[in-house]
Amino acid sequence: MSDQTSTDSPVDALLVLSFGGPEGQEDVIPFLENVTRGRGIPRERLEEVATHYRHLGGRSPINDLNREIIANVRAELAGRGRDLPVYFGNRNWTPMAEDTVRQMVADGVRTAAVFATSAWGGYSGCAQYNEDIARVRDQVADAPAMLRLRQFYDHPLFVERFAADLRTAVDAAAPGARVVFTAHSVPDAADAAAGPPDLGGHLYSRQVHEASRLVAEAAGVGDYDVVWQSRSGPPSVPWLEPDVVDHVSALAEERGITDVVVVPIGFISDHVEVIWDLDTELVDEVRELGVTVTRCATPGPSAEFARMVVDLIEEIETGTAQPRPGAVPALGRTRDGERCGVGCCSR
Ligand SMILES: CC1=C(CCC(=O)O)c2cc3nc(cc4[nH]c(cc5[nH]c(cc1n2)c(C)c5CCC(=O)O)c(CCC(=O)O)c4C)C(CCC(=O)O)=C3C
Ligand SMILES: [Fe+2]
Repeated sequence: MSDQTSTDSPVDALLVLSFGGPEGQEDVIPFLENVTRGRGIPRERLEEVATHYRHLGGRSPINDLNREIIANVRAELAGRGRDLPVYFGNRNWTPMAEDTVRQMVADGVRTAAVFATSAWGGYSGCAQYNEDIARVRDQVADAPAMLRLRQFYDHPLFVERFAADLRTAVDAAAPGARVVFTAHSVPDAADAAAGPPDLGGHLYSRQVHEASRLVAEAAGVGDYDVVWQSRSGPPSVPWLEPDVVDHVSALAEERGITDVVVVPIGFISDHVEVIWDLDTELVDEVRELGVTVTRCATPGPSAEFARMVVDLIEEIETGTAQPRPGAVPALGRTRDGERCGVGCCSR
């Protein structure tokens, strides 16, 4: 057996790059200003979203959930006999990626693998993380080379974990409950521009549909819907529809459906969009229509998820791609914040 040390590998650290979230009431507005800077989000929407964070004590669960993922990844690395340091940096809140990468330079990191915590292609899930990498490398002197791990919407471990949790949710719900997959909505125009032009766009929504198909199939669910949630932006701009609240309401009103299993396929962990927009808003809105919602768990905190992250690092190290079940491409394996291809996700 070989005694693998970090010197065998082209990468000498892992950076977990994420969205970030506030950790106290005083952080809420500065955080939202960071998120929406230059994004054309109306002030009223910002204030509305601020109330969601305020209800949660001003603290988003996202940073703690990412720390949990990182602890699991460290354990998985240790279990494989690997001594690879893992760092955590965000786009919108502390620890900010710039500060983390400064620390990586101080620690002598030369080449980092970067795991961005989104499974998807498209601007918000992929291209914006490339922009973060490019910006940070611009701002930090002697920044390490950064090799990004690819989109993982159809990774067998991601699908397997979601499918096991969907099975659990279906078993907990009333027999015959309708299964509804939900992901973050994006502007129609952003989805149309997602992916390299030769793929014909819509990479994000196509991956969401494909992930839903794979998870449903693995869970033995034959019939399901795919819908969208948490839209923002001015009402005049079209976003992916139907909205999850409208859809579940219509299931109740038009088809008399009273039991729904909701699968937050678009989110790796129980983010604010999950614990507020689904567990609070959706549940309250449809209760009046007599609908019971059973919410499927998210895979982020699982051992399978950590195994997936380390498998993706090994893909980069060995230069070999592991088999993927999805029929839609998984891109994003780029260097130093480059785009996936010419014209990819150009808005
Ligand atoms: C596709 C997608 C994902 C999934 C991929 C991924 O996971 O990255 C995602 C994740 C997340 N989005 C998050 C939070 C927010 N997103 C916002 C705004 C927006 N999201 C968008 C898309 C997405 N977002 C878009 C097109 C906008 C409009 C502004 C713009 O064009 O950029 C706003 C501003 C207020 C509002 O308008 O809602 C907030 C606060 C959090 C953290 C939650 C927590 O704290 O737990 C997470 C994980
Ligand atoms: Fe978002």
